[in-house]
Formats: sequence, structure tokens, C-alpha cells
Amino acid sequence: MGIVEKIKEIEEEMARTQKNKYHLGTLKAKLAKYRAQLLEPTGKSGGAGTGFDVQKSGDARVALIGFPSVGKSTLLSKCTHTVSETAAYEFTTLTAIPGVIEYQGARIQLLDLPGIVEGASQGRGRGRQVVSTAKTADLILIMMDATKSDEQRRLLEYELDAVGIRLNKQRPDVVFKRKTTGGITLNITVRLTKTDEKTIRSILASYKLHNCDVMIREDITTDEFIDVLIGTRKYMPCLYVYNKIDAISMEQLDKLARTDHTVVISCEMSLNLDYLIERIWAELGLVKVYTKKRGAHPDLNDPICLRKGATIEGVCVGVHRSLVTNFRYALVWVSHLPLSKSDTGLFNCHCQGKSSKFAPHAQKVGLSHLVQDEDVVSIFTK
Ligand SMILES: Nc1nc2c(ncn2[C@@H]2O[C@H](COP(=O)(O)OP(=O)(O)OP(=O)(O)O)[C@@H](O)[C@H]2O)c(=O)[nH]1
Ligand SMILES: [K+]
Ligand SMILES: [Mg+2]
Repeated sequence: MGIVEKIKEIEEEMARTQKNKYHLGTLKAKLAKYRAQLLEPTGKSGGAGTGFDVQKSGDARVALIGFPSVGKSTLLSKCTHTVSETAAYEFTTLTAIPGVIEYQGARIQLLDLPGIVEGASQGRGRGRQVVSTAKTADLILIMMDATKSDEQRRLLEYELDAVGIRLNKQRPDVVFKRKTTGGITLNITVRLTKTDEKTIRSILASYKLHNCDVMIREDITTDEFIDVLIGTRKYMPCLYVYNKIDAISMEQLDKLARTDHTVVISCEMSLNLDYLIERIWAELGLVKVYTKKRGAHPDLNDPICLRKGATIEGVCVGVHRSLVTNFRYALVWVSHLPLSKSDTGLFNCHCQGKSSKFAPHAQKVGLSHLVQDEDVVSIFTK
């Protein structure tokens, strides 16, 4: 029996076992194991888990996932200088097409992908290739047709979930360590309301984990516990994008727009596209830092873009690798401080219409100093 059949069998058994929580846990563990196998490369080139071969570029990657003809390629063509073929028929796009969104000095790679169908995660169409590519992104845009039923959202979430992508979720607060001897030490520091100790132990047994330390510090579900054991889950931010709002009523539009993590747009009428890009920027949590040479004003037109949580070391690497080895210290001017009685001492900067104010005194910092959005940095070397 192939893996797909085995999965189907377990799913059927699960449907019959709804009430027996303990048995359900074991079945879920089995199911997760088979699904993981499904995604393992088969050894042949272009194996199951391989995505499209598109080089990453820019400061971040955003992947477009959706059913056929929801307008993914139209969006790419509108927001970037790349043209991706669009048409009224399904499966117009057959491969991954990268474009670049330029915003706030950042270069964000937007990846147009083929439409996926139900069953994509189990190998239907190019589904597995598409979802594997999605895993390489920093943000997923789930694109939908606002004129169609909201069932599409649940189906897409299911497909991504099946390949281990967890959308807009934090990694569960569970510590899990394998050991070679000593049995199982299970430490639960909160009251579990969605699963219980017996189920947790049965899942450990079904994974043949007889020696390990487990500390559960959050009210997790059975599925979340299995995710921790499998360990390869990817926790990714996601925006739900409803396109074609030119074709729905105001009432429908209002309802969609109020949903969490959701943006409504019309590619064809160019409605709300700027806002979508703002939201993409915010979700990515990019930080831009301006560099400044001694005695000169910072160059506001050429920021270095870094991830949230980046340090001075990241800034050095962004300029030139050698700066890390020869690093002595950096000076940081924090921007946008609330202005005091007088502006004197703040250095003002005007550059092609942009204007910013920075604190008069720089802070002397080392490589591990965290940088904030819009900081000005001078690096001093040996
Ligand atoms: N009414 C309306 N139609 C749109 C909008 N955006 C795209 N379309 C139409 O939707 C159809 C599909 O657009 P595509 O961009 O090819 O869709 P896709 O998601 O890339 O499709 P596949 O590559 O086949 O998966 C085209 O006929 C577009 O003109 C929109 O905002 N409103
Ligand atoms: K299409
Ligand atoms: Mg397309």
C-alpha cells in the first residue's frame, strides 16, 4: 500500500474514532509520520520535497499561494516590473516567476507561483513543488477570489498545514530533549485543557521515545505536541489577500476587510495595492539603517535593510564583510526622538524630499548592539 493510501486509511479511521481521545492521539501521530514521509525527497532529481529553482534575491521573499485564476500573476505584474502572463483560464502560470517590490529602500522578492488544487500536499498537480517553494519564503500571501466561497481559505490552510507549515502561529512552548537512557521525564507546568498526560505519553510511546525530557509550559493541543516531536514544522507569517473586490458588494467587502491578517484588493482596478505593500512590509518586520561617513550627512536614499532583531554586526556585513574583522566600535544616532524645546543640536537631513531628525548625541556601541528602524550608524575600524 502506498503512503497516500495509508494516509487515507488513517483519516477514515480517525473519522470513526472521534470520541476516543486516546486512540485519536495515536492515529494523529501516525498520520503526521506518513505525511512527513510524503515530503521527503525520493532521491530522484526533482524529488517530492523540492521547490522551484529560483534564486533568492533582495531583503526578503514573499510567496503567492492560491487556487488558479485568483489573480496572482496580475498582482505580480502590477506591483513589480516583471510581467507574468495572466489569462481567464486556469493554470496559466506553470512555474515560479520572481519579481521585485521596491519599498522604503527595501527590495522584496515577490514569487508568483502556479495555482494549487485540493490535494496539492499529496502530490496533485504541481502542488508539492509549490508548497515546498512557499516554505522558503519569509511571508506567505494566501490569495483568494473575493467572489468565491470562503471554503477556499480553509482548503488552502489545510494544504499548507499538511506539509508542516503553521500560519501565524508561535512555536509551542515545549522543551523536548532526546536521551539515551533514564526513561521519560514529563514536566507539565500549566493545566492542560486540550490534551492530557495520558495522551502525551501514548504519543511518545508511538514514536518509540522511551528516553527523553519533556517540559510543557503552555496549554497545547495534541497536534501541537506532535509538531514539537516532529521538529520540522515551519512557523510562518501569512496575509490573507482577497482579490477582485470590484466584483462584490460593500457588505461583503466590509465583512472580509474586518477579518484578522486580511487585506482586500482589486488588482484590475488597482484598489488598495499600496496598502497591501505597507502590510507586507510590516509583516516582514524589516529594519532600515542609514550609514554615515565621518563629517558627512547620512545617505537617506540608500538604507541597509535588515531583519528585525539585527545587530551592528548585520550592518557591517551589509556594507562589507571585512568590517566585522576590523571592527572597533560604532556610533548610533537614534531617529524620530520627540523634539524638545529647540531643535538645535539635532542634525537635520533633507534628501530628495525626505527629511528626518536625529538625536544630537550618538551612542557608542559594539557588534552585538541591536539596531532599530531608521537608526543612523557610523562604523569605525582598526
Ligand atoms: N474582476 C477582476 N478580475 C481580475 C482581477 N485581477 C485579476 N483578474 C482576472 O482574473 C483572471 C486570472 O488572473 P491571473 O492573474 O491569470 O490569475 P492567476 O492566479 O495567476 O492564475 P493561474 O496562473 O492560472 O493560477 C484574469 O482574467 C484577470 O483579468 C480583479 O481585481 N478583478
Ligand atoms: K489564470
Ligand atoms: Mg498565474
